[in-house]
Amino acid sequence: MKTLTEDILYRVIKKRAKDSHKGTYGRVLIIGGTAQFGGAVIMNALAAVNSGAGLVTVATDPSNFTALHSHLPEAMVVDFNEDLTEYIKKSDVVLIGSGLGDRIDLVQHTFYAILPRQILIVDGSALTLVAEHKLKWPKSRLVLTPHQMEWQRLSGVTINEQAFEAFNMLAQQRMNVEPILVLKQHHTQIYTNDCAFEIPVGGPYQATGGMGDTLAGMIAGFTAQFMLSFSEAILAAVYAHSAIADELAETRYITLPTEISASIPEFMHRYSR
Ligand SMILES: NC(=O)C1=CN([C@@H]2O[C@H](COP(=O)(O)OP(=O)(O)OC[C@H]3O[C@@H](n4cnc5c(N)ncnc54)[C@H](OP(=O)(O)O)[C@@H]3O)[C@@H](O)[C@H]2O)[C@@H](O)CC1
Ligand SMILES: Nc1ncnc2c1ncn2[C@@H]1O[C@H](COP(=O)(O)OP(=O)(O)O)[C@@H](O)[C@H]1O
Ligand SMILES: [Mg+2]
Repeated sequence: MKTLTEDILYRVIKKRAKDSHKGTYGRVLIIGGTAQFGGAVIMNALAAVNSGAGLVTVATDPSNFTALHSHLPEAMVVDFNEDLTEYIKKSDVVLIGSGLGDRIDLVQHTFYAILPRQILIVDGSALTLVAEHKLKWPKSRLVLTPHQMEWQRLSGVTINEQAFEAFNMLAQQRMNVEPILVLKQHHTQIYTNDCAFEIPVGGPYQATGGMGDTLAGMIAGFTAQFMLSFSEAILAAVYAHSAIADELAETRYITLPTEISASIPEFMHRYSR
């Protein structure tokens, strides 16, 4: 297990080219947020937009539209009960699952419509639904962001066994496509195709609902714009998420997900060369 350092941020976060435009920084589609869990997609979207994604669209329950727009007029919306095929096709990155409830139909359709060149991030309820329904993974560039119980449901590796790197690696390799696995916990681990990393940053002030939704949105934003290295963009997003929390925790008892998102632009500015 390699310990990541802040060097990953200098490697990944680049100064923006003068002649670039919003299309340069990627199109992200977020699918999630039932009427009960609208906050989850709002937090996804806040993180993706603040990380610098060029264009962000949220496919969600219509009852969430007004709340989303009052937090984030930068995001576009679409009713997730419509046919999303065209929206999926137009995206560089699709993030599905945060607050998705029991909408297995949306997971199935997304897995069917996604193309191999596209990035698919699977989070939250979508991971639980895949485990329950034993769905096959699509052949896209796949990122899974489970917490430890979600990973136990998916892989059969119990939370106690997850302390052993080899068990997680074996389970990851047994999937028909080898996803990049972000195994969230205190000092989150990331399993790429050939290596395992651990972040040395982050703490219990992050133990608040929505913290993982924010991380998933940051991974979407980073992978949408820093296309040169897919796995390094993920490593940088995971590192930045907890490093920002550490900085905020110097003056706060807890670090709110929305405060982390608000701090992303200033944090990234410091590392852009
Ligand atoms: N504002 C919103 O809209 C919000 C919407 N949300 C959305 O809700 C959906 C459900 O997500 P979920 O994570 O809350 O529920 P679930 O998948 O049942 O897991 C919880 C079970 O696992 C156990 N557990 C063991 N280890 C664990 C660990 N390391 N980390 C976490 N849990 C651990 C845990 O044990 P316990 O806490 O009881 O000890 C419990 O038994 C999802 O789509 C998410 O995006 C949330 O983001 C909140 C804000
Ligand atoms: N004690 C802790 N130390 C460091 N990070 C933590 C701690 N507790 C939670 N986190 C982080 O908070 C996030 C929780 O994710 P998740 O459980 O999916 O939240 P949610 O679904 O409510 O958004 C993960 O990034 C995890 O690493
Ligand atoms: Mg979660």
